[in-house]
Amino acid sequence: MREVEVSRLTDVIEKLCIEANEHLPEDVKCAIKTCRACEDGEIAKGILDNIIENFDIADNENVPICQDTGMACVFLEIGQDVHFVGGDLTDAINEGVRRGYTNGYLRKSVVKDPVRRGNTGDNTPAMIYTEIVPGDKVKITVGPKGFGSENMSMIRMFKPSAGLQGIKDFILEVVETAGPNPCPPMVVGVGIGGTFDKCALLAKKALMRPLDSHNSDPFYADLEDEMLKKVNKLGIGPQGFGGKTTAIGLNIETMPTHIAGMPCAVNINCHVTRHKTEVI
Ligand SMILES: O=C(O)C[C@H](O)C(=O)O
Repeated sequence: MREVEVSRLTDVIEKLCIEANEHLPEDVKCAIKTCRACEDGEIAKGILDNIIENFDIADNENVPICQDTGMACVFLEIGQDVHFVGGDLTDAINEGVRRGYTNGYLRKSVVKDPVRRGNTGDNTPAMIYTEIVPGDKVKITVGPKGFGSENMSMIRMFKPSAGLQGIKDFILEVVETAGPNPCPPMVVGVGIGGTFDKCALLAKKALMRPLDSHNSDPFYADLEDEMLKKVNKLGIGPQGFGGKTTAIGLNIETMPTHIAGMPCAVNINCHVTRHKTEVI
């Protein structure tokens, strides 16, 4: 059994909140630049140039890439041989978020109550997702999630008879309905299978996967390519002004499901698809 002080998580999460908000992952920057090279419309090219200039400024001046610094989604892969000591794990995670958003001068975007509102003032509570894995390490990923794009996400509980075509039509329906609202070019995270709740989590995890990777199952890898091409044929384009770049990536994650169902969730992210990971 390896003892891990929860204060170590606080320190790492503080740092990851700031870094994730200021520095876009290389695969995302690369995907945006590749799309810029393929655009021929003046407006689309101009917007992608502005987006590239914006993330370069954020990198060089250590300022947030976007005004929406997101709700802090914290994913922990916890080795089963880890024993957390020195305090409450949830409190330690929230303290990391509190310090990150305060010391990093990041906008506080969380309300106390979904209906009656009221800002919590420190961007807590974090959305915490834990998974127990073999080993004695803790893998921490912070993915600040903006809500302009979160609001355009959807889930549908398909009957199996809807088939693959039902899934394909749904992905296009979600992106088309989103239109300019999630600040395209977007990243599309698709979850298929599991239960109602697990399916939504798969879609969120799909957003964390590098854009230059593919699903390990060739069937779903081909579906990722096919659906990305189809999404980009919709013509919504950068910021909704038209063009070839509606999405810079589309990742699909799946898991087994019940014989009577075929849940599908589509989680939309803007081009600021941020996440940062550290293993302790
Ligand atoms: O800034 C916000 O909270 C809104 C948002 O993410 C947006 O899409 O503009």
